[in-house]
Amino acid sequence: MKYKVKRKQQVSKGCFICGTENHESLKTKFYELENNELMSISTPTPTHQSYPDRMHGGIISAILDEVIGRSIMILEPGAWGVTVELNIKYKKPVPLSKQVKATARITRNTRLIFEGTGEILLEDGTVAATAYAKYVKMPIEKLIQDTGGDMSLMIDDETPSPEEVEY
Ligand SMILES: CCCCCCCCCCCCCC(=O)SCCNC(=O)CCNC(=O)[C@H](O)C(C)(C)COP(=O)(O)OP(=O)(O)OC[C@H]1O[C@@H](n2cnc3c(N)ncnc32)[C@H](O)[C@@H]1OP(=O)(O)O
Repeated sequence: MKYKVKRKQQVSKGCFICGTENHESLKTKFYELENNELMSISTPTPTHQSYPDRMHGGIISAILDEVIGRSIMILEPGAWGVTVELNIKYKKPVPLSKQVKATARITRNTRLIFEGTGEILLEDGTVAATAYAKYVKMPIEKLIQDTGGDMSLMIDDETPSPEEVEY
């Protein structure tokens, strides 16, 4: 089905997944969709390899961790969390030569924790990996206190976004 993109999420400068100034980053972009799911689009490089032309399983899990963890912002803008559980099932190899899409949504949200599920999708829509994750909510002020509370670490994503996505 096709879904309209409602909002582009901010990205960070240093993060391994979304960091614009981290040379090893996947430069992942995050799009909030009309069905209240989050889609990420990542651009892998040979740095992210395990076997030849196969994305490393740890990188796949990092994408799923971040796309599920960011989904909370659709339901509760300004909410942040740290991962306390992450379970991944790897079903198909993920090639390195193409953009990688992932989708996620929140399945449980309480005052203290949230949980969600996500998938890595291949170009033809095949599900290459699935994930379940649990997070403990934490105020952003606490998460960035080691940086002196510098919120300029989060920046607007200035790249063009699709108007709609299909999966
Ligand atoms: C500007 C920044 C840019 C960033 C870029 C965007 C990135 C966005 C990315 C997002 C995605 C990427 C994200 C990442 O990669 S986050 C990085 C990976 N994860 C971590 O670093 C987390 C490490 N763990 C901890 O820090 C502690 O264990 C925490 C803080 C979680 C708990 O601390 P502590 O151990 O001292 O515990 P407490 O006694 O104070 O308990 C506190 C409360 O928490 C509840 N609890 C604890 N564990 C669990 C559990 N397993 N299931 C259910 N609940 C649990 C507990 O019941 C209690 O509630 P209550 O009993 O009081 O009611």
